[in-house]
Amino acid sequence: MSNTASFSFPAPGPGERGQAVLRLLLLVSAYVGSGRLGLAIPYIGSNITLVWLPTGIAVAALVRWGWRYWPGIWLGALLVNLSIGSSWLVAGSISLGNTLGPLAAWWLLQRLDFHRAFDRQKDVALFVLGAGSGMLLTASGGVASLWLTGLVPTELAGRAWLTWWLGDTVGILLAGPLLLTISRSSRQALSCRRSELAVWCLLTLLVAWGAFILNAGQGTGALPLAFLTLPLVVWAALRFGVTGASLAALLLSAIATWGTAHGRGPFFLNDVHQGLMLLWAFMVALVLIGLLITALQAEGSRAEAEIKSSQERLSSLIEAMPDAIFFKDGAGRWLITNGPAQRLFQLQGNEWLGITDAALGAARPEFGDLSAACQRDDELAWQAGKVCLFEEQLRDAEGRPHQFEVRKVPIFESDGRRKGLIVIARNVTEERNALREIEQLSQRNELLLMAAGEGIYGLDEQERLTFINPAAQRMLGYRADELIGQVPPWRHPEQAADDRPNECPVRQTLADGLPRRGCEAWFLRRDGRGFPVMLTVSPIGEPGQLSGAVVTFQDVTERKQAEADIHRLAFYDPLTGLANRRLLHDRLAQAFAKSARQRGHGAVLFIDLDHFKALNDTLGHDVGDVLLVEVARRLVEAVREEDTVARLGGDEFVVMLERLGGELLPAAFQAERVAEKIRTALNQPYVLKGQPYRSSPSIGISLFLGEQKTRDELLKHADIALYRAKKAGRNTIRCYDVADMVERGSGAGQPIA
Ligand SMILES: Nc1nc2c(ncn2[C@@H]2O[C@H](COP(=O)(O)OP(=O)(O)OP(=O)(O)O)[C@@H](O)[C@H]2O)c(=O)[nH]1
Repeated sequence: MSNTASFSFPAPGPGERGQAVLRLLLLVSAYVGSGRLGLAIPYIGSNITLVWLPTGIAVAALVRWGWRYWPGIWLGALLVNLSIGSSWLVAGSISLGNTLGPLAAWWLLQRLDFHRAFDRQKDVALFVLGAGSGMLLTASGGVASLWLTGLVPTELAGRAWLTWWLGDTVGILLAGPLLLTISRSSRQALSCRRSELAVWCLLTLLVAWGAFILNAGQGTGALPLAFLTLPLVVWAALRFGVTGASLAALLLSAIATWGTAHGRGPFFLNDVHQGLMLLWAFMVALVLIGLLITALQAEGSRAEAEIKSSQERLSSLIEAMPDAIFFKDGAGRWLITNGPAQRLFQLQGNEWLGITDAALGAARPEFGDLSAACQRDDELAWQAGKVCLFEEQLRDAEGRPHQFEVRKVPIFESDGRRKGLIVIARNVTEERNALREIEQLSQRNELLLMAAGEGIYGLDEQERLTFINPAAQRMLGYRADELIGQVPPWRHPEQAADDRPNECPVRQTLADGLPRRGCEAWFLRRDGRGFPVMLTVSPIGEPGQLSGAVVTFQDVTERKQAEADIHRLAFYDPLTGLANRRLLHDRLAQAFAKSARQRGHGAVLFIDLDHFKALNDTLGHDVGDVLLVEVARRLVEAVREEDTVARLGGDEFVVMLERLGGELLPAAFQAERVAEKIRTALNQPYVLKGQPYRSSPSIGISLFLGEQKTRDELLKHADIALYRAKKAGRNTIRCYDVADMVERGSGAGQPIA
């Protein structure tokens, strides 16, 4: 029962109450019974005894059951004192002291964390202290009561107090341990050794009889026999535990006390007091020897169990390690190894125990080199006197090489002798191979990066440059060391290749973690010149956990140029730069649609130079080309910007006019006015090869309104009108639609001459 627990009082149930009453009755009867027994061998008066066992019973009851059993002690003490004829006053006051003393001892013991199993030396000391201290109260209260009532004269009061105190203290020491430790398991332990116990009892009774009873009278001659009891207590302590030792001390003390009280044994002396002191000392010695031996034994067992469990923990730990672990003694003999270590050297069972590297190398030639290396490295570690790291190589059963990183820890005795060497070998083969592969890979990547024709650079998530390859440095005109860690200055997100504002693909990728390919952008060189690029942006990491992006780009200036050339060749006349037939067709299609929407007329003017062939023939083709270029320039000048001027080939030009109004005739007049303007412009003199030259055009007009005519019909009509103009003597203008109207008799007017 824990002493602390005894402070809390849950309301006792009916069963508990019954148990408490039983315990109280047991306590009272044990107290009265042992008290009466003690008083049967009185020493001073009828109230002071040699050994007062009831105090031991009282303290044991309080420690085991709790302090609430104090009334049992008080009642027991009262009854004992009344039974020997003490007055109520004397009996009451002595009982009070008899109750307070054990209570004080209990209080002290529970405050000092006393274990009633007596399994620590400390508990033995605490018990002696608790008993001695508590009994100060009992002895003082008891002797004071007797002195006050005149039962003890003043001159005997001191000795009476000492006798009382020692008697009670010894009583606690004798009865307490037995009552505190007796239990079912301790009884079972004793019964397991019944035969030995019987032999021990017989021998003990024999020795006790010889020592304390056989020898009557004033005799210290039996004193040596008294010492023979000590080995018997030691025997009991070693073989029967704390209960057996307590029982032995109690039994021997009881016999010694009885003998002394009856004038026998070595403690019955002329000087009664001296004899009594010797007896008490003897009894205390018996108790302490027994208790200390069992406490030491318990402590030893605990320490042994702790060492064993810590060894088990250590072995499991060593065994669980993936590294090979060895512990060698100062002479290099293997004392501890784990599974990986045994597998490493292909050793089974206990083959390895006590082996040295040298012996292993001799017995297993395949480990010869390794064992020599191990011995050499061991010696180096011993010499260094500190943890050393080595690289060792070993081939496995299949002959594959393994690389080991070996840590050696030398341990020395305090006098400097070699005590042991801890060796921890880690197989780093895979780690090293992986490292080598990574190195090769990164070298290859670096080479690729260096050799790539495309510009490649990396950005972190803050758009700061992390690397840039030589091609990119060349194209942009920067050196890597100038820009690493900075935001690149060449990016112009607002300026795309086609001059339209665009979103920056790099920023988009850094924001959403998605790759972007084939993006057009415009980069600025260090000298400020821009150039078009085609970008690919690849994110590094997963969306949401990006660590940056890699940008790959190509300078697409030449491609853009080629595309522009192709476009020009496809839609423009190379000599004059005017629209060609294809572009004219496109524009006509658009103009038809617009005309239909706006319900406004448009017109095409077919223009052919007069007698151009003669110029070619006389002055040459080159001069003819010069004239054609000049004619083109004049045509462009003569019309509005939105009008289309095209060259169909040779000396044939077409001008397309739009927004001529909804009425046919006004539209025809407008077209004629433009044609006239053109005619006038082309009639102006030219200077060819430094010589003045005159030329004139013939012009045929055809009008259109929406999709009323097809493109071919429209061009055919213009051609017909041109033919008419040529036929009318050249340098003239004819309009197909007006002539047609006249022919059909609409009376719209004369054809234009
Ligand atoms: N210089 C030059 N001449 C060209 C080119 N293409 C065609 N020609 C020539 O242009 C001339 C066209 O002549 P035509 O329109 O048939 O005859 P013309 O002499 O103008 O006669 P009319 O038109 O009836 O007055 C031919 O001599 C072609 O060889 C060119 O690109 N450059």
